[in-house]
Amino acid sequence: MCFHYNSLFLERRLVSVWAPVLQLTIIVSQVKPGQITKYSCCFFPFLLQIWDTAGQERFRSVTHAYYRDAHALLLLYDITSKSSFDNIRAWLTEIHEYAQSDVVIMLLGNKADMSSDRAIRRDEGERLAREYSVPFMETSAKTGVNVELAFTAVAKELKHRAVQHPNEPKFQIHEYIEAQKEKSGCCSYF
Ligand SMILES: Nc1nc2c(ncn2[C@@H]2O[C@H](COP(=O)(O)OP(=O)(O)OP(=O)(O)O)[C@@H](O)[C@H]2O)c(=O)[nH]1
Repeated sequence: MCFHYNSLFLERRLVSVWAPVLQLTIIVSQVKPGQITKYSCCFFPFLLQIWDTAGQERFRSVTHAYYRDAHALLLLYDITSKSSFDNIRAWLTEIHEYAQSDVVIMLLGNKADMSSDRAIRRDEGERLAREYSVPFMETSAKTGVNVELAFTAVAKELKHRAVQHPNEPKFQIHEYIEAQKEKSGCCSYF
């Protein structure tokens, strides 16, 4: 189960990438209008349920219930908005209190296509991620840069946890992301 809060980002991943390739049926239900959307999509042998919650502080009390049992959380901030970046610390504190202790967390700086309006440098995102020992990358829901990678990395981590064989080396999500970024030459997109 994943969670994050950028509708465009999520829909791009689900509708443009997974649905045609994996022939998924995506069930979208608006749990609370304007606040939480639930997407369910089946691909054997996993059921991935993704909850897209509102990021604003005023909805935070409502969202605990949705991420308490989540296996992974994708936290997005907007690289053009300092307040959205500052909000991430509050989310990380909340998550520490309410989420499962082994939850997979990923920090994403979205709107990387808007670097001329950038308010948060990439290294500030990297530093925050290091502080909390979580993987980090910049994404663009508009151009699609790193959207695929963010979801794939989390899905792989969850899959390895679920079906890890004793002799298999542990999946290293940080290493996987760095290797994939290098392969795709990600940063030249920005
Ligand atoms: N240029 C650009 N615009 C984006 C990107 N992601 C989202 N947007 C725009 O930002 C606005 C907000 O997008 P949403 O997907 O509704 O954001 P949200 O975070 O789900 O909003 P909440 O309802 O607060 O959770 C829309 O106008 C999107 O088109 C991006 O990567 N690049």
